[in-house]
Amino acid sequence: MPSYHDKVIHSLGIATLPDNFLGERKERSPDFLNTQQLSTIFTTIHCSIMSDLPKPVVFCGPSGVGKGTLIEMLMKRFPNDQFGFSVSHTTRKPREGEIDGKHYNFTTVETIKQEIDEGKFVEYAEVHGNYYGTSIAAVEAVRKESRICILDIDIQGVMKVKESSLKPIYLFIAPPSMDELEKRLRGRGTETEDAIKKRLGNAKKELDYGQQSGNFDRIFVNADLEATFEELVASFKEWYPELDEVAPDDEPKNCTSNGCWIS
Ligand SMILES: Nc1ncnc2c1ncn2[C@@H]1O[C@H](COP(=O)(O)OP(=O)(O)OP(=O)(O)O)[C@@H](O)[C@H]1O
Repeated sequence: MPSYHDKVIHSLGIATLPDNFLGERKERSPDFLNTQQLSTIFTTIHCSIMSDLPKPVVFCGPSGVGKGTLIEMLMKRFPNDQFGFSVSHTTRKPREGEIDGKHYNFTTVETIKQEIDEGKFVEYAEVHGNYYGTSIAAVEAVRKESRICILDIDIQGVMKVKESSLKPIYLFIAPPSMDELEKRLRGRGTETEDAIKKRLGNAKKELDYGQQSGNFDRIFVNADLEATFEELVASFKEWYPELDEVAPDDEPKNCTSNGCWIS
């Protein structure tokens, strides 16, 4: 799909015009569009293009429910960077090889605090004195590449997004039961006992919020992984008809006792 940049060029029809077109035009005709008129034209074009770009999609659900697994499968079914993740901001110093704007947007505590106060961040956290966060601009940058920006965020993040200018599709992934959620968290083997208890405690509040009507566009109960994934694929094809799909038979699969998924 054409990017924001391609669409601006196309809309203005300036791709084939000489660089000094506006300057020359103004010399010949002083009444030619003034700055304010040009600004109105640009704003109209910008708004129209932005509204055509793919909406971001929010994945929310308790830890261990399978969000990451489903997102990975989606990216395999719809390959070639049709989905993207925003570049996070951080106030920590860049490590060797890290590029500003690519691995992180490096910033200062003073700047990020001010931008958080101005409502420019969808979510943020302070970890060991450093801030990390996702800005609205970073999400819009992914949209401008005509990619579906995936936001895997918690309930607090969802509430912030709802106050922002982003108009995403909100998905909630629910477990079939609390016992099954606990089984998955333990089975993953990545958390300490304390962390598992904390996550299960949070899950109850998250499920209450997630299942309240109107908070999410669609709720998926991730019982059987393959079945949930196919439901998700059907929804994505409905929301984003332009998505290019790899035929399921062409996808290599991995199988374990948990079932099969696409590798
Ligand atoms: N439907 C399913 N049935 C059985 N196991 C599943 C299912 N979906 C995911 N899992 C397994 O559950 C575990 C947790 O999944 P995953 O890491 O994707 O969760 P998550 O929601 O992304 O968690 P977090 O928010 O903590 O990152 C993984 O081991 C995954 O393989």
